[in-house]
Amino acid sequence: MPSIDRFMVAPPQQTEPPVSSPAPTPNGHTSARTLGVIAVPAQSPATATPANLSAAHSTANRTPAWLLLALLVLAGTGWLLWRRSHRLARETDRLARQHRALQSIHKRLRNESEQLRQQATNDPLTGVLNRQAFASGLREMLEHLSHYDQSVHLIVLDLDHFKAINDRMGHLVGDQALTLVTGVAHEHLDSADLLGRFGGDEFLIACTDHDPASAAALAEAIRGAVETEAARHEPPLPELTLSMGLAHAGPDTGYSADALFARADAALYEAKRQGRNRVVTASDDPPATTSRGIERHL
Ligand SMILES: Nc1nc2c(ncn2[C@@H]2O[C@H](COP(=O)(O)OP(=O)(O)OP(=O)(O)O)[C@@H](O)[C@H]2O)c(=O)[nH]1
Repeated sequence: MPSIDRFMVAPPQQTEPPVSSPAPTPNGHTSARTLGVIAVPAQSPATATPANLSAAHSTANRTPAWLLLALLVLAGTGWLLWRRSHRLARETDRLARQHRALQSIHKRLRNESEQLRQQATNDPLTGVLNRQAFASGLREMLEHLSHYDQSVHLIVLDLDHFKAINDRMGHLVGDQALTLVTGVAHEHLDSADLLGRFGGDEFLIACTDHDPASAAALAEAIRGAVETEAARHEPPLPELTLSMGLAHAGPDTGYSADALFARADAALYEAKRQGRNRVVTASDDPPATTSRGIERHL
């Protein structure tokens, strides 16, 4: 009697699931399959020994995906930083160019403003202060020194027979005579002193730090030096001489600019009357009338 075991169905063999088995290659191994991005030979059941599996595993571990990703991020960040620094360098260049351009505009404007200031305050021929600038400087000087009871001396000087020089030698030489006078006067003055042109052939000097004697000596020194320089001038200007009126302002006379000018102008008139080419010092009394019959103001 056959035993009942003969009729029992044998249990199926345990095999690899067909879907997960890769197709074998001609050499009997399975084809390479990828793990991440690294190709790892797939192990046939016959060759998938623990040693082979560990080798494949270590090959995959050599360059893991996260490292590649990190490298990619680093490279991208580096490129972005490079692009940004390149842009910054270009922007810095542009700003530097703009800065240089602004500096040169600033310099030009400063020069132009200095030129305008010069034109507004200085006589174009001789470069000394014009009448308005001189008057304002003199008023400031008087106001300042009045606080210390100090003296201010004013010299009004006029070229003698200047019309004759112009007529005989021409206006160009006449101009040279005017600049010769201001050049000589300038050499005798301190930086705090004022030199201005009243108009035509008349000039003004205001100086501090003088007593009446030293102020008169200063005026005399300028008069004598003009004579000397006029003789040396080419062409020589033997007729070029100066008449000068000198007056002072102090605590005893008061510090009025107009009163000071009136006294110095009266003294100049007296110098002309006495024969020219001389210095006359004014008395501290106000002149009785305007010396030349017309009102003259600073
Ligand atoms: N070359 C030149 N001449 C000028 C200038 N300004 C004024 N003058 C001349 O200066 C002369 C002044 O002459 P006047 O005021 O008559 O006096 P003066 O001939 O000097 O005679 P006194 O003052 O009496 O000694 C005039 O002939 C003006 O034409 C100038 O800038 N250049």
